[in-house]
Formats: sequence, C-alpha cells, structure tokens
Amino acid sequence: MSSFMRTNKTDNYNFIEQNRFNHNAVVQPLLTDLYQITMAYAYWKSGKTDNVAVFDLFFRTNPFHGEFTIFAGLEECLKFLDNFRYSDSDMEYLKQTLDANIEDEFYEYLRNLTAKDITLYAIEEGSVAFPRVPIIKIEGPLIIAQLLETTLLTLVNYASLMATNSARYRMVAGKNIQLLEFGLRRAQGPDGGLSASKYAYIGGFDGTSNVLAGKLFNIPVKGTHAHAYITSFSGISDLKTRVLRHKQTGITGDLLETALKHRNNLSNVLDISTEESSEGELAAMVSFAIAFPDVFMALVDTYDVKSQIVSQGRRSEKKSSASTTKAMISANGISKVKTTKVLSNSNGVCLSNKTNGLNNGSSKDTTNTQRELLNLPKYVGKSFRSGLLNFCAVALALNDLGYRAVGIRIDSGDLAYLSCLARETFETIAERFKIPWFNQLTIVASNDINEDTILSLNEQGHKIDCFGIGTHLVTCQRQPALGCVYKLVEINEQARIKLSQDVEKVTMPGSKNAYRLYSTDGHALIDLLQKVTESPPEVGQKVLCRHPFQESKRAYVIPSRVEPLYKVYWKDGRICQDLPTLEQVREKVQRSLKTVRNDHKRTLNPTPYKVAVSDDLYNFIHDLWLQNAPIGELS
Ligand SMILES: Nc1ncnc2c1ncn2[C@@H]1O[C@H](COP(=O)(O)OP(=O)(O)OP(=O)(O)O)[C@@H](O)[C@H]1O
Ligand SMILES: O=P(O)(O)OC[C@H]1O[C@H](OP(=O)(O)OP(=O)(O)O)[C@H](O)[C@@H]1O
Ligand SMILES: O=C(O)c1cccnc1
Ligand SMILES: [Mg+2]
Repeated sequence: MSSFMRTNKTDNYNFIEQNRFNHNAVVQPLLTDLYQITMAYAYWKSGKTDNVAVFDLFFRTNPFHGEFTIFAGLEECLKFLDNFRYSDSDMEYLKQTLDANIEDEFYEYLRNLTAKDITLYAIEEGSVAFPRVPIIKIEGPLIIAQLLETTLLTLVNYASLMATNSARYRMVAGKNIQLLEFGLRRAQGPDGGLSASKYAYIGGFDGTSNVLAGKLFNIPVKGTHAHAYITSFSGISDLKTRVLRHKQTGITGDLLETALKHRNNLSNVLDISTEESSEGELAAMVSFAIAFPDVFMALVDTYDVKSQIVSQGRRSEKKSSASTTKAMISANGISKVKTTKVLSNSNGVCLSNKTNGLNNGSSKDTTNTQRELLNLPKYVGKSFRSGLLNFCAVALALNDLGYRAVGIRIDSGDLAYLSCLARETFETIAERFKIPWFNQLTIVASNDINEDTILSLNEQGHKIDCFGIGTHLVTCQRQPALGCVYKLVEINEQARIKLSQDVEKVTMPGSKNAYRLYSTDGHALIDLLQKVTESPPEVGQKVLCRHPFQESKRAYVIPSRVEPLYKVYWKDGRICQDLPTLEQVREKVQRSLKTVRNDHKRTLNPTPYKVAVSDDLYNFIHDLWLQNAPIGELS
C-alpha cells in the first residue's frame, strides 16, 4: 500500500513504457456525434471523397479569466488516429441505426477507412497556447478529417482545461508546497476522474490519490486516511493490538501505554485537558501507527463538536467566508488578530503581533469571550485539540520506539489558523523533547480548496506544507469547459472563411503556420500567424504584426528568437515524432510558463498576450471577407 510520503515511482515504469500506446478503449470512431457520420455519407454521396481539407482546432478565449492555456491531450489524439478503424460490430450498429436508405457501398467505404492519409500538425503538448492560434491542424481527405472532429475536441478540451487549472493552482501555491489531487470521487465519472489525475500531474501536481491513475500513468500515488477510520474506534477497548517492535532493537513496546503516558504529560505542556480528547480517536491513531509506523499520518479534525455548539446561522455565515477574518495564534496564545481581510503577508509566514493586548502570554486556550472578540469559530479549539493532542502523543510514542511520524491532515475549520496552531505545537514539542524533526512534521490541508482559498491563505499566513484538492480542481468549477472548436479553413486549396456578426468568431482562412517571437530577455512577445506560402520571420529582421481584425492595431517586432510552433506528429499512417513521457510534458509546462511574462500570468486582471497575423494574411482575410459577405439592399 502506498502512504502519504512515499513516492511510488517503482518498477511499473516498464509496464507503462510497454503499454504507452495501449489506448483508452472508450476512444474509438463511434465516440463522436451522429452528425459527423451523416455528413460523411452526404459528402460521399456528393462525390467529395477525394476533396482535401484543412481543419484548425483552436479556442477563442482562455479559461478561468486568465490569459494563457496549457495545451494537453495530444498523445491521446495520436493514439486515436493510430487506432481509427470501424469494427464489424460498429458497422452492424450503424446499419441498424442510420437511415435505411444509406447505400451498402458507404458501409464498405467506412469499413476500410483509416487515418493513413491524414497529416496532423500540432504545437508541443505542455506548451502555453493562446486564443485563435490553432493548436492542432489537420490536413487530409475531407470525410475522414470531418469524422475526427468531435473525438479530437473531447480529447483536447478537458485535458487542456485540467492542465491549465492545475498549472494555475501550482502558480498560486508556489513551488515549495506539495499539491495532491484528491478528486476521483467528485469527478465527472470514471473517465473524467482518470483524465483529471493525469492532467493534474502534467499541470504541476505532485501526486494523486487515484490508484489506477498511478498504475496506468506512473504518477506517484499518495494519501492519508478518512474520518471513518477514526470513527470506527469508540474506545481503547477496540484496540486488538497495542504493541510494536522497536525499529532498531526489535524489542516489543506497548505503543498505547506509551502514548497514554505522553498524552498526560503533553496535556500539561500544551495545556489541553485529556478530557478534551477522544479515547476512540486515540485508539484509532495508535492502531494506524502500528499498521504504518514509518509513515504515520493522521487526520486530526474528526471530533469536531461544532455541530453541538455552533448554530446553523454561524455555519452558513462561515460557508461564505472564503477570506474570513481569523486570528493567528502563537505557542503562547493569540498573538495576531485580523478582523478584516488579511492582506499583510503574502509570503506564507504567520504573522506575530503581540501589541494587541489580547495576548495574555499564557498558554491557555482562548475563552469563549475571546473567541467572539476574535471572530474565531467557537469549535476550533475543542475539535482540533483532541486530534492534535492525540496525534502528538502517538507520534512521541512512536519516537520512543525509533520511528518518525510524518504529519497531520486538517480537513475542516480555519485552515490558516489551525495550521499555525499545529506548527507552533510541533515547535513547542520539538524544543521541549529535544527532537528537532518534530518541527518538520508535514501539515496537509484539504476541504473544498480552490485557487482563491490558496491566495487568501497566502495573504493570511499559514503553515501548510501540502494541499489535497479534489472537487474544485477536477470539476474545474470556475469554468467547466474550454471552448476548443474545429473549423474548416481550406478545401481543395481554396481558403474558406466562416463569417459571424461576432468578429471574434470569424475564422482565419487558409492553411497557416504559427510562430512565437521572443524578446531579448527570453520572454514570448507575440504569436504570429502566416499563410503557409510565406517565408518564416527571421531573427533580427523587422516583421509587421497586425491585429487580425482591427486595422489600426499593428506593430513592428524584431524577434531575438523565432520558434516555429508546429511539428508534424502524424503522417503516412504513423506517429512521426518521439513522444515525450508524462514527466517530460510536465517539465515542458513549467519551462513554457517561464517564457510567459508575469503580467500575462497574474490572477487579477492579467494583460492579454498578443496574437497577430502577417500583413499578407491580414489582407487575405479581409479580401475573402469582402468576397463572402453578402451585400445588402436598402429599399
Ligand atoms: N483561513 C481561511 N481562509 C479562507 N478560506 C478558508 C480558510 N480556512 C478554510 N477555508 C475554506 O472555507 C471553507 C469552509 O467550508 P465549510 O464551512 O464547509 O467547512 P467546515 O465546516 O469547516 O468543514 P466541513 O463542513 O467539511 O466539516 C472551505 O472551502 C475551506 O477551504
Ligand atoms: O474537498 P475536496 O477538495 O473535494 O477534497 C476531497 C475531499 O474528499 C474527502 O472528503 P469526503 O468525501 O470524506 O467528505 P467531506 O467533504 O464531507 O469530508 C476529503 O476529506 C476532502 O475533504
Ligand atoms: O488520502 C486522502 O487523504 C484523501 C483521498 C481522497 C479524498 N480525500 C482525502
Ligand atoms: Mg471535505
């Protein structure tokens, strides 16, 4: 079994390598919208079998009110092309389902159809991508190119959305915090859950609780335990085993007895009455420690008595408190009071201010009156103190037997306040018992965490080492879909344009190349789309970059580096690039993000990144627009 701190990068690497091209069985030609197949028949009937098409796959706006997107899902698209074949049972199903007038030869045609005549160009998986720059370009026979639409979109949309979402969480958390994906239970079904784990890892998460994702994708699997484990013990009498061998000497010790001894002692040190702590919780922790003495990690908020002492009103008030007013606590008591949004500390350090008169210097828990004054949740001390006291007692007992505990998870309450309280407790014990490692115990926080919660916790100051994030991450609650579309831009070498009242929805006609132009400081300056017939921009040469639709918006750019964005990934029926491992795609995400200026990446009002067209492409678009726009008649 895998435990919290264990990195399970094991021998299943070979398994993954051998199975890399085993593809998800759900991804098959019938995983599409019916209209693709009905169009295919109508194309076939109207003699368009040999027409050659170019389709662009792109999005129009970045998700999450941001100004960048991470492109992901490419490897899955390539596996789909590699496996594109209708089976006999697919044919049978289609014959039963489609219009009875469809000719048998069409089914023959479909039966032999593969993606061998398709060429797929794409930007690198894990790259930052911007609106309107096609991330995939498909060239090939119209019918097959059309049949790919829905499946390619479903493979790219959620993957890119998840990778972007997780990259954003990584950005706000900073590089030193562990991020674990806990979303399987809340994800959009089993396939959504698996994809979420995979693309969260690509975007910068360190691991997942999803065991199958660990096996299939070689992602580190990690976890703690649930409240059920604690609540399954009602008292010490439930403990069947209480002994553990000393890690070095092998001599058997009574873990329960030692833990009880430490709990009494700690009760004085931490000024937490043993009556405040639950015996069932202690028994559960002792038994978990016996099962996992080297990686003991405990959930400390089970005996949350708030439901008894907190009114409904208070709870609902709390629900809406994403950046509520809380207090920081020092080992000696309350030391910093925040009664408005806490903005003063953005580097994750708990603030200490002993001038507010509320710190009485004693190690007493806050009284109810103090809690009210401080706007502290009333239950905070009580519920958490049981878990904290019991955990510390068991961790010290383990220490006596030569083991080091790993840490705690907090899953409710004020995570800033409680993490500071826990850290200060660990510091006190580290000093008192001369065990410096106690100071380094890991504090994991979970419970409906999202990007804003992390930002707010950073502002308040916290001592969390690891966030476990589920619902908001995997459901992409802030924006549940990325709007990638797949548009025909050329047929038989004739450019096609789709007009719209909404200028943003006008397509960029023709087969295009895309380049990223960099400034001298290494930052991406602008993405430039050109007609494929144009020669690429050159380093040190002035290039005119134009807004695709606003005539007056243009600029000369002298690039210090020019990056052609497209590579051919699929041609002549095979994948024609060495594909990166998941790990390499993950690294690519961070490398690519580094080239994006901070003002494009910030969460609040980020600066839009510029996407331009060449002068030639600009004129081409606008000529075609005029040719295609009907001229109205006034009468
Ligand atoms: N210091 C903080 N600043 C901002 N948000 C916080 C802070 N601490 C916790 N939160 C968030 O506040 C919300 C608290 O939600 P909720 O009221 O459902 O939790 P709870 O009652 O403490 O726990 P539960 O109902 O799961 O037992 C969560 O989304 C949590 O991530
Ligand atoms: O909060 P999320 O970001 O979705 O993270 C996953 C949640 O899943 C577990 O809760 P559980 O399913 O046991 O229910 P709970 O929320 O009532 O604790 C865990 O304790 C986290 O709270
Ligand atoms: O391992 C955990 O702590 C975990 C796993 C899934 C959901 N919530 C928590
Ligand atoms: Mg929860």
